[in-house]
Amino acid sequence: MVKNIALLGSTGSIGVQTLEVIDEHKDDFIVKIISGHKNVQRLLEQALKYKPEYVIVTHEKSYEILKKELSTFPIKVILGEKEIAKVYQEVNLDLVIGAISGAAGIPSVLAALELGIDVALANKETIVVAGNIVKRIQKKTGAKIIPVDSEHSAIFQCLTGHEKAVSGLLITASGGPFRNLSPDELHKVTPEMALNHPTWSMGNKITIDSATLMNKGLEIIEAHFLFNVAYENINAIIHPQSIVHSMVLYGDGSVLAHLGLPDMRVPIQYALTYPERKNNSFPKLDLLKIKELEFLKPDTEKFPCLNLAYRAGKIGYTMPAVLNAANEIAVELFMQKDIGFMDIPKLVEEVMQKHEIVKEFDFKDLLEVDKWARIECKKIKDRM
Ligand SMILES: NC(=O)C1=CN([C@@H]2O[C@H](COP(=O)(O)OP(=O)(O)OC[C@H]3O[C@@H](n4cnc5c(N)ncnc54)[C@H](OP(=O)(O)O)[C@@H]3O)[C@@H](O)[C@H]2O)C=CC1
Ligand SMILES: CC(=O)[C@@H](O)[C@H](O)COP(=O)(O)O
Ligand SMILES: [Mn+2]
Repeated sequence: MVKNIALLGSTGSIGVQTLEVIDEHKDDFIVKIISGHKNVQRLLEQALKYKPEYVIVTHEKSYEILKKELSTFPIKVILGEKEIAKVYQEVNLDLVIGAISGAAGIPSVLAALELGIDVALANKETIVVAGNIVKRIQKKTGAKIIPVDSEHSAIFQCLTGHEKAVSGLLITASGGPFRNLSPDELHKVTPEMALNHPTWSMGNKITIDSATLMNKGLEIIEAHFLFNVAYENINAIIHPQSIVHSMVLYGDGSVLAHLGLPDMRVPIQYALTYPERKNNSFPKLDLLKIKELEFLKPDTEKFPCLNLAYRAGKIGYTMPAVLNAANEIAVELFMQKDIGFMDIPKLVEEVMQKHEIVKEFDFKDLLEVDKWARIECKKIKDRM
């Protein structure tokens, strides 16, 4: 069956790799919608190559340029996501790929789920911030989420058919570029050093999160909601080679693992072709070349973000949204060299301490909480 797809965040790391997967399977997909924010040149090239019906742009300047450049083509360019539900319906979608970074990627995913459209989800923030709301919508519409995040794709593939016998999840983490640094050295690292990920090539925000281990923290919350496993039974394990992408532990003592090269095109392809598994020409794993697979305990004293995420997840309600928003701002501040690397967990923790959780909330309330946490994080930084 040919699938009509919308690729949100087509100009990013996941977006570009998704298009590489589509190039491998040209007859299986029609790109109906692409979207971007500031990377006009790349969005224009993609529009000319894939001829989607819609290009959605969320940045005003980019919109003006694209509208002009694409005026002679049968491609509609729209500014912002207000009309996204209408656009989804008009192009008769089979699958939305959520690959925008940060909380900005949540509304377009929720809109798809509300319409009963399945989502291949890279944007982990959707689950971290709005996990309960997502589940409520899925119950109502039956829309499925097929995880793209490599660890969750691994777990998804190791789970199928045996969900009831699961005793735990082991989420692998590369440990990032600073795994072996001392606490003193960690205080002095720069954004350039943090962006040098040892095994994966990804967008800036998630790469910094890998260095602080916040990425693993967000992934633990993501796994809790996606697979209905209690936090007590989800553990992170450092695996510097990034070959084992995660493991599922079963009550009978079996451990099922998913292995592969650190290449996001593999989980992206699985999410796109699911429930089928297809061949491709991408490089394949040769374990004789890898030789060693190590597994180590994470150091949560040096990398406090992991425990902050457990704390936010266990408190639940609006706290994961606070964790995420404060972290987005702290990472931005670190990237601008306004704060040091070890100030990231400090700021996140302080914002969490100030938050009074709300137990009854809808998505609008979550947006308010997100806004509050961002402002609070900046205020605390100004007082530092
Ligand atoms: N990269 C990876 O390997 C992995 C990523 N993920 C997750 O996937 C998501 C995307 O990550 P990644 O591809 O690395 O990120 P990138 O930074 O590479 O790309 C982000 C995409 O989102 C768009 N974007 C940024 N800000 C906005 C906004 N305010 N409104 C609308 N669109 C916006 C960007 O547009 P533009 O570039 O035009 O400005 C770009 O298309 C994240 O949630 C990440 O955690 C999960 C696992 C692995
Ligand atoms: C590729 C992927 O899924 C990332 O989330 C990856 O896991 C990041 O690397 P870390 O394991 O260092 O967080
Ligand atoms: Mn991941």
